[in-house]
Amino acid sequence: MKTSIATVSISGDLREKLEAIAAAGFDGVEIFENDFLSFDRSPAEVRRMALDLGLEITLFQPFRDFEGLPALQRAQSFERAERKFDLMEELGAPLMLVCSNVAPAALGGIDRAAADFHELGEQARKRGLKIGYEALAWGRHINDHRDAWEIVRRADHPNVGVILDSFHSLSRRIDSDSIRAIPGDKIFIVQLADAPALDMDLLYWSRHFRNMPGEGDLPVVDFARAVVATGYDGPFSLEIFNDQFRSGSPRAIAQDGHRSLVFLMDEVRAAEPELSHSLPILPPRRMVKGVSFIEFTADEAEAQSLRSMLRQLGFAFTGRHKNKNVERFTQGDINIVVNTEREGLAHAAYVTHGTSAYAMGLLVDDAQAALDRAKALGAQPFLQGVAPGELAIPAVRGVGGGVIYFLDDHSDLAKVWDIEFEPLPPQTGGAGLIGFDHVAQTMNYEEMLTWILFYRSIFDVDKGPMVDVIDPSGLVRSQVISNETGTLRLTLNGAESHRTLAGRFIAETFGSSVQHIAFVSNDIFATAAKLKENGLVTLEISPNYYADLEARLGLGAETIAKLKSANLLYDRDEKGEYFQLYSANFGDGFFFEIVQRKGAYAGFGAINAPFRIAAQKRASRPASVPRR
Ligand SMILES: O=C(O)c1ccc(O)c(O)c1
Ligand SMILES: [Mg+2]
Repeated sequence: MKTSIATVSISGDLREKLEAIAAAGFDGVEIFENDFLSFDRSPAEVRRMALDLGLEITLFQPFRDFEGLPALQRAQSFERAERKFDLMEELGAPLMLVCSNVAPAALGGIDRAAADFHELGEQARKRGLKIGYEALAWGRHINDHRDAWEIVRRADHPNVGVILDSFHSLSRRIDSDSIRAIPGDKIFIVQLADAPALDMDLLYWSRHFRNMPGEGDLPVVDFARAVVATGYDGPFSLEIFNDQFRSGSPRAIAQDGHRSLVFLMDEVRAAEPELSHSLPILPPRRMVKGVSFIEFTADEAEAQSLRSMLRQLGFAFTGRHKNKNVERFTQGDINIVVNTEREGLAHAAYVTHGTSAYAMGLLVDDAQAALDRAKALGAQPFLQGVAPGELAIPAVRGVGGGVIYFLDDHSDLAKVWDIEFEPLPPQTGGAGLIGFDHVAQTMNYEEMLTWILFYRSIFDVDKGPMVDVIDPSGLVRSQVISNETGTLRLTLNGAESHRTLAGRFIAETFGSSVQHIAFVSNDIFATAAKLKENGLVTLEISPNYYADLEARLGLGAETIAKLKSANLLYDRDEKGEYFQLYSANFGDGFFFEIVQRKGAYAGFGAINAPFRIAAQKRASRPASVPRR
């Protein structure tokens, strides 16, 4: 499989774009005309640049409003094509994309368009060039790939083929199986893009909201399967018009793009093994059973307050690392690791981000295979020195620079705590916390799609719908990554404004990181009582919240009083109930949450978030500011 991407998909000038595209591992590039026009180097120099970077120019585009015109304009559009053929020859671009006519002057008529393409094909043949016809979803007469193919079929010229673009077809809900009727050698290139499900004008949706396959909601896998079934063996080329990508880092966006194509082709191969001989074979998406541990990096002073907070939360100090300044705290199935090493990545993370939860251990079905798959998808493996008696735990760097370790239960990794840690005498107590409910990562909104693609491509997980969380100072968008059984739940929170609590957290810790960890209790009232006894300071919720809860949900006065005295938040839906309790902040905006789910409640209490956030903001006000 050859990979390609249109220059329009990423930011920068043409040189920066080409460099980022090459660095991400693409085989080819589509030159978008405006990216060339706004660049100050000659076509020959651009050709040279691409060649030197090892990039094949797959396409030159777009050529607009060509077919079906009345006589005078028709003659002019053929003239115009000749000029662009000159440019393509100099650039070394073999194929021109002609998108369907949107001009009011276009006359329509399949045979008229076919005749135009036959003639243009003949002109192109003389130059050794090819023409591909793409139906824009908003084309005046042609807006469906089935009609574009019919025109190409009737044009009946070896230099004229059809160009398929998943956005145009899928946004109009055209059945992808219709592609299977097109001969593979008449498909001259295939463009791919996904998009979030949004109900809006097609042109606006296409020009601003496309994203990488796997990042959106369109059935791009079905589309690509149909293409592969035709025998098409040309490039799969990303063409992503996205405002965010235009302002993002060219390298990061190009890397996401390459990852999305590798992931997509892997899904195609899994769905149609008999058709996909030429596609690379990756270890399958790994099953994640859950979070095994969260590791904090801290200096000695802050580690001291973290330890005491963990004790108040009912954790026991159960192990000391044999060689490092690393401690293990446990409760139920929860492991919290506190790392105060003065060297290595933990320390580097401390120096850049301060005390933070910089690493996460995931329990997967096969740790080595998870690492292999992650590497095949371009993740950066994390290697650090392994002392005698220690395990080489497979690990990769996450998107924010933190670490994700992979553990499994059928290798020595299952015994990591026994192998690497000196056990301490067992302790009784605890506060009834039995496991991780979810881990919440905070990031800049622009980074969110990168994380989603990272998790979805490596692991067998799904993404939930985007939820708006209202912070009194702005919007935070939240999306959940979870496995089928709900034993893994990661909430990703994307901050757009630095004034929100999430935005301030990013600013103060200098980057994306775990902002809170939610533990499960099976009896949250008993847990709350125990935490109080242990002296844990919890987040104080406004009394106004409870008055509304009573009115809105008709909970009895007694229940309301119980919730209120324990500072619990409450939500209910048709599936069940949800109780939440928050700790006071630790350091720069990190906190713990304790939740109890009853029935099959699967949400995260989004309705309560504004009240929780407001309470956190009140609590973090300096004491000298008088409360009104
Ligand atoms: O938005 C457009 O005009 C446009 C142009 C060229 C394409 O290949 C495309 O998919 C869309
Ligand atoms: Mg296109």
